[in-house]
Amino acid sequence: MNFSRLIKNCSIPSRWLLANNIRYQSSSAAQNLIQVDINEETGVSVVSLNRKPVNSLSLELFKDFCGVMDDLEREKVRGMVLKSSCDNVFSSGLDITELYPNPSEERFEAFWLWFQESWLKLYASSFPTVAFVNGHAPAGGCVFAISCEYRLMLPYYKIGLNEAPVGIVATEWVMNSLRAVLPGKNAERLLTSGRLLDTQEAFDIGLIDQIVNNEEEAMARSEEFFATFDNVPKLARALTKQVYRKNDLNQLIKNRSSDAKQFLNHILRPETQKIIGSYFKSLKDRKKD
Ligand SMILES: CC/C=C\C/C=C\C/C=C\C/C=C/C(=O)SCCNC(=O)CCNC(=O)[C@H](O)C(C)(C)COP(=O)(O)OP(=O)(O)OC[C@H]1O[C@@H](n2cnc3c(N)ncnc32)[C@H](O)[C@@H]1OP(=O)(O)O
Repeated sequence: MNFSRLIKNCSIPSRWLLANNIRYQSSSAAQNLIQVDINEETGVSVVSLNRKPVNSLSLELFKDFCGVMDDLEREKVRGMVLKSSCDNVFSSGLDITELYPNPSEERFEAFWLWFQESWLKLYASSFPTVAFVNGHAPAGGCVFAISCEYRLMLPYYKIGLNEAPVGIVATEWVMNSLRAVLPGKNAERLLTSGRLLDTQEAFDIGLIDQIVNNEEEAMARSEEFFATFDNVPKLARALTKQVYRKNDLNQLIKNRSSDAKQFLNHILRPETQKIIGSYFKSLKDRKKD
């Protein structure tokens, strides 16, 4: 195997960004949408999604996430723990206001490309990744979690890919990330029913790896996970992961612009807009009851 070609092919940021003529520029330093805390002693970085109230995923959040991932690659961190700093919610998924009502083509295209970019950087990161699911993780929240290598979750929350009931078809690379975590039949059922699982159910079918009771326990379990790689040369570990995930990554890399177009066409269909609109209204109305 030609390792130098492989490394070049895995040079995540520049090759993929330049292909789409987009470059990272921190969009929201003042908003502090992502908090990063690197422990100098252990080399572990804790990355907290911080878009109040429910970490809905906006264009600005995706841009900042990509910037953070680039920084962590440069810093050569030993591992990353991804969590939320919002109460009770890991992430509520894509920001519905990016999808409804009828987004402009320009904004949507940028939104989708940065969302793809976030997934590519997370899914192919050279360092080990743990999702500490410290709140509900529907849809895009679940995608963040399944793109990490290991999942810890607090009890009594919900996780799953509820795109279908919201009128959205999860894209193929999202389905591939789920298939990488769950055996085929459970993955398909989860996607087609759009059912959200509670923590215990998610553990029982293998969607998450461990249930933890608090943050301290989560950090201790994460440390144990990172320690399993301490005697493995970093480059060999990273390349093994990237080669193992290569088919999933290539599926998106080869189809970035058609993926964005297809999703936009789907979102702009009047029936889809109607379903998302009534779903969004029901979210708002829930509060009034
Ligand atoms: C690395 C790659 C990462 C990500 C990949 C992403 C996507 C993957 C690909 C495919 C398509 C994905 C599609 C989606 O993600 S569509 C979004 C689907 N999300 C949901 O269905 C969740 C909806 N929200 C909830 O169920 C609840 O809000 C939640 C359980 C999360 C929290 O409940 P809580 O009672 O604590 O808060 P609320 O009062 O409900 O919400 C507060 C406030 O926020 C608004 N809200 C909630 N979710 C969203 C959202 N996703 N987008 C925009 N706004 C949202 C909610 O309406 C409230 O507003 P207000 O009434 O004005 O205070």
